[in-house]
Amino acid sequence: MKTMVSPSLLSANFIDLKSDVEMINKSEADWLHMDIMDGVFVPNISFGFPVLEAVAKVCTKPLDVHFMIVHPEQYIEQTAKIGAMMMNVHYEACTHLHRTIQQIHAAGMKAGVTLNPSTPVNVLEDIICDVDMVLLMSVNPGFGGQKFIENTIKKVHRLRKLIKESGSHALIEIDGGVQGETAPRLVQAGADVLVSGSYVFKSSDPCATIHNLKELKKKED
Ligand SMILES: O=C(CO)[C@@H](O)[C@H](O)COP(=O)(O)O
Ligand SMILES: [Fe+2]
Repeated sequence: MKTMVSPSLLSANFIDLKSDVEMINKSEADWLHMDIMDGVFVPNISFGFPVLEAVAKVCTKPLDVHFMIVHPEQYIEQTAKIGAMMMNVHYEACTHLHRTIQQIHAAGMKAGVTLNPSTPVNVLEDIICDVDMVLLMSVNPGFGGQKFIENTIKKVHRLRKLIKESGSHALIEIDGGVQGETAPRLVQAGADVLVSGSYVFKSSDPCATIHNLKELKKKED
């Protein structure tokens, strides 16, 4: 099966966002990844609902929204309203994760749970069958263009094992420092979806870069 690719809009050209969204529409990208930051959960602020709404109007790809904010449960209805396909919330930001996942589903979206690099995958043992995706951060969240944290490869193996043993159908998505050298190793380890920001948007031919990521073959388990 081909690898799925979700380019991260954080590295797009914000002066000419429309051209970059149109490039994504034309490309083989599966989804468009959008990072929402609040300056509290992470030490940076990105963009919010006005941008999300504007992009949703021109983007033909399903929106994979990554909330790096405290109290993401307050924004479930608003996210569903703009037509997002996937709402990813951080494990570390949700006191009542199970309820939040239920509310995301009730709003008609797929639910993803995100783990910071220092959060072990075994905390997901009792929620893994309720989520559609686990998003493993392979950098500390908040910024694009950071160096890949090598321990992520081991986490992908551990998460793949947990998913298999629990009978869960959750996808594994990786976010941060995904580029030509790290992507094949992540796919080999069991990643299903690759988020890639700077590697895609700063490349001379973003569509070709997306194509090459998609060609990475997953190991069948
Ligand atoms: O969530 C985040 C950062 O917190 C990401 O989605 C970044 O946008 C990935 O950027 P690259 O590491 O691929 O440049
Ligand atoms: Fe992200």
